[in-house]
Amino acid sequence: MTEQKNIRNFCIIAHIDHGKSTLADRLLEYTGALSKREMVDQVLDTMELERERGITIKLQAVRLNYRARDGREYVLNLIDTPGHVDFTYEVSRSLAACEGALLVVDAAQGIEAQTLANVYLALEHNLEIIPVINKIDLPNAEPQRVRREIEDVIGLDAGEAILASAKTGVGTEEILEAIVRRIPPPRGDREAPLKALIFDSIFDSYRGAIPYIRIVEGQVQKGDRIRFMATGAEFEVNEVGIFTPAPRQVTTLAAGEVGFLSASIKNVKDTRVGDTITSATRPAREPLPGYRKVMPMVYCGLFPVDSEQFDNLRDALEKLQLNDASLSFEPETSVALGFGFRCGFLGLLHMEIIQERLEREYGLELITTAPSVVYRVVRTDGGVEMVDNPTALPAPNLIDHIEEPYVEATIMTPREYVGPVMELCQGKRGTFLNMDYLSEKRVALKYDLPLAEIIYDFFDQLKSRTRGYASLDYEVKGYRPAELVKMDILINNEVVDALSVITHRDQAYHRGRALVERLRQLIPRQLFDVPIQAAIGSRIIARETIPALRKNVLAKCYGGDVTRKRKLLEKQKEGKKRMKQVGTVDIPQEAFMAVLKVGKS
Ligand SMILES: Nc1nc2c(ncn2[C@@H]2O[C@H](COP(=O)(O)OP(=O)(O)OP(=O)(O)O)[C@@H](O)[C@H]2O)c(=O)[nH]1
Repeated sequence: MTEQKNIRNFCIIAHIDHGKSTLADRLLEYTGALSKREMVDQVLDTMELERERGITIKLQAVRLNYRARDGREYVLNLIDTPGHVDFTYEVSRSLAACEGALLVVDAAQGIEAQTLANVYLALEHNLEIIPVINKIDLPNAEPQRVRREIEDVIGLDAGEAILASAKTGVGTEEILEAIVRRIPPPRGDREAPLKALIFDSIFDSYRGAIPYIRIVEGQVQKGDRIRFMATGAEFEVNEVGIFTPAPRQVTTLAAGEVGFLSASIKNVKDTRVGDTITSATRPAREPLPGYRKVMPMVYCGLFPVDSEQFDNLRDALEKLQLNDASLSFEPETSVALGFGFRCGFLGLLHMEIIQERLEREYGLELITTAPSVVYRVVRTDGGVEMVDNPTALPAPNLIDHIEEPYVEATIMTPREYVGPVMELCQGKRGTFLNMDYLSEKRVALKYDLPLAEIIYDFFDQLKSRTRGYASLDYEVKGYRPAELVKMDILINNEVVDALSVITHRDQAYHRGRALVERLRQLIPRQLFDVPIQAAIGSRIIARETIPALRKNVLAKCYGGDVTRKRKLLEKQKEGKKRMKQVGTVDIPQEAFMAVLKVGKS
């Protein structure tokens, strides 16, 4: 047990790519948590995919031992936070486990929307914030401008901002000293009944679900009987430990400390982020504040290309869910695609990550249907249904009205792109709220926007309109009624259920038109004419025809050239791989996602 006055718990807030992982590496290296030889680049991002995409998905914690200039030994717990808008709730829980935060801002880029959102979260939790201006080694670094931005935008005193380069190691010691001097030690009664905050959990095939915890009050050790306050589940503790960063067993974790426990917990759903663990024999009266069950915001269908892989897909989803309680799925049957799963995600990025992991780690070939938000459908009989799948929408005569989720979006952009950004938001049914000048160069725009428009192609459009210089953050604000209709796609006169979408009535025509055009390009020619139609109810709003195939691919090869023939056939097979036969027509994977790519006006 470490005395509380010698403990500092902190996290790092940074926009993607501003250098959070690199800085964490420097801190680990400096404090000797890992020898240089042992150090894999960016140890905090463990999953292969995270490393490849350069983003942090899972939060983790590591304990650093630091002898400060005052001669005392300190224990510094660094709690990692994910840096993406999909994971805001997880960020807020990891912040709740800390007393302070390093705010890392890229000296060449300045504050971004996500940084700001996380700083506000940190301020809500009363964290001491230490601004660090990183990448000062870059030739285009403008530390003075960024310093002013921190003062003007966040209202923090940036006079003491630390100038650093996580690349060269400049400023590392100064950062460690600031953590010790400026972040207050944890305070919590070690004799009180146990209250431990779960800020993350992982699944270990031998030890079961392992919650990562910050002890807020009391203590916990091996043999204790514990209770999860949200679920009521009880377990006996087998092991408590810390991360060095490798897990190491300790006898006790007491108020102020950060670590993990294992208790043969079979199901990660018992270790929900934000829940409070207490003692079953001497329980706390109330849980820690802020627990919330995270709800998926975006749904899509996942279907195996080869229907034999259905069981493998279910196994893979079950395995992934062990480590990711926010992933939800249930079996779905599509007339067009057969048996698959309707899966729920926190956001688009979360969705992409899961899809990629299923394909890469489990070798599955999937057809993914267009993502959908969750609509609130009020029926004429007064009943309310939450609908996450266009095919599950009740018949029009049963619907009184449909409501859709809205978000408040903050977009930060260089001033010269304000026009195009506003145009984009307007085109996406946005309502302008306000505009703030962050500095002479940059502004923050606030809009109310339908979430459905954000998951459509908003990110891509924002990026292309601002040459990648704008950043976006959003928060769901609730539901609003809108003129929404279901648009079906008919291929060869059959409705392909997996291509149905819910869209705003005003956009239906435009989207239907663009979608059938795109499908015409994507679906290969068949031996007969294939009509493609978009329809609302029985009304056809757009139509294209794919003319019948006339040429034989092999016709081009003369007689004896077998290798060339085989190559050609193989190439064809390759192309077929991601096809799904729907009725009599082969439809490629891209067609099912095409609906996302046609919003470009
Ligand atoms: N020149 C320079 N490059 C840096 C510095 N710090 C980080 N980088 C580079 O910036 C890029 C992003 O750094 P990361 O540490 O991966 O960024 P991050 O904030 O952890 O990103 P996420 O994990 O996605 O949140 C990498 O290519 C780093 O090598 C620095 O001080 N100077």
